Amino acid sequence: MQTEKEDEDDASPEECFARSDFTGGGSDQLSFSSGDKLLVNAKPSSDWWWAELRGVGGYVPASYLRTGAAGEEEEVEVEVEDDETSLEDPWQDEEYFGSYGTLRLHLEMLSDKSRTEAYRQVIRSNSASLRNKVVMDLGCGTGIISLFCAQLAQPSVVYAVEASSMADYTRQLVKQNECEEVVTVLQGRAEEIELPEQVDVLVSEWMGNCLLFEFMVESVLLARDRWLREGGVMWPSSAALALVPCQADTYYAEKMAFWERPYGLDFTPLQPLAQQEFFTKPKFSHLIEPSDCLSAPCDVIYLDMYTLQVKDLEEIKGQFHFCVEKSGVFHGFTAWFTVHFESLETGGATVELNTGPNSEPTHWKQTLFMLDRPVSVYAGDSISGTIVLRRNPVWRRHMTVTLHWNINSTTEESDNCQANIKSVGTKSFPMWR
Ligand SMILES: C[S@@+](CC[C@H](N)C(=O)[O-])C[C@H]1O[C@@H](n2cnc3c(N)ncnc32)[C@H](O)[C@@H]1O
Repeated sequence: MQTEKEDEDDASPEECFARSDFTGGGSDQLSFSSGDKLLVNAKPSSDWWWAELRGVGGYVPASYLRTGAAGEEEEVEVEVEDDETSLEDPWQDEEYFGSYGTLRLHLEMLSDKSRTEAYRQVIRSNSASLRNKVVMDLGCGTGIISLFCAQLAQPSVVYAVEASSMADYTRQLVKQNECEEVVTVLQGRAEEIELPEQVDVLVSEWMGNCLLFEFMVESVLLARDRWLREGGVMWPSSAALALVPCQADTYYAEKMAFWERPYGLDFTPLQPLAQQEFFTKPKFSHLIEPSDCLSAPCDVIYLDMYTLQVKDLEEIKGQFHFCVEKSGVFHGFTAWFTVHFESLETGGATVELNTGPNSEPTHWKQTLFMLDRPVSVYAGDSISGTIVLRRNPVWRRHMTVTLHWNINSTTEESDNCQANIKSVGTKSFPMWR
């Protein structure tokens, strides 16, 4: 990116205004707030411009800016410099598939017994019905699900599709385990490979943090529309995102309360910085204790893998209403997901993979969204609001989660124990850009 900045011409900077807040994802991106006036110095690509705000330079997403004075709505003319090589891949596939070409992530996934055993259980409990079926394992990685199919059932063929260079090893593993009669490894993006036939079952482990992060689900939906035969089965068949208001005493103490009096000194001027640094983005890999949940969780988003469309992924909304069951400090919300695998047999048992605090921990753990300021809540209060998962218009594997909440308290002094609004809040969390 830096070289493009050096190549910029001497044209005078253009004034632009921010349409909405943006939090820069790296040291070369500029963060700004809605209404800020930025000076655009260069437009090295249609998506990313080089701009200046209060003397600091950095890349900014063009779609967040408009020309003209604040309040005026004038569309930005996108002038693209003739430098195709400067365009970054919005899917970041090189980095993404590069990481799946190494063992680190596969070790993490295969060591996750709850996850891997859930898939094995799906295959085992459907082994009779899988006989002579055609299966596609989308994003097979090391081929573990395909190998379960060959080991535990007798499908006619499993097409094991993998885009990363791991596919070379997957072929060896298939051979080593004498499954080459059944499992055919195809290296390439699922969107681009050709299969000789439609499939009866499309199985994939596509879930990311907060269910959708990485948006591998898009590849699954496209493959479904192209390769799943009429009446075929999707595994997982449905997915839900659960949410709960929670305490996070330890995390709050480590990252925020720490600055109150370290070594007997007042370091509180660092607290706004701590909030920016540690609470702006969600905390992945959080393990919430069931005792830290302030109420029963609720499912806020439900995805039906047969009817979900790629365009639906742009913005997914949910609602919540929690009854606070015990008094405590409301530090934030914790999210996790559950997926269900329907049986191939009518009336057969559904298999569930639950990544929540009442199940065995998985490698996804849970995702914590910290409020800027904790709020004391009491048994009988309620917390209601909305959640919106908005896919990043530029970086297609990323999204922003916006939570809006009201805390209502029921006080005996108020007439008929009516609920009073105690506080309201809204916060947007980029994951990650
Ligand atoms: C979460 S891992 C799951 C790996 C394996 N199925 C397992 O359960 O251990 C997802 C895998 O899908 C692959 N993948 C993601 N998107 C893909 C696509 N569009 N086409 C082919 N492979 C893809 C990744 O490279 C990665 O190996």
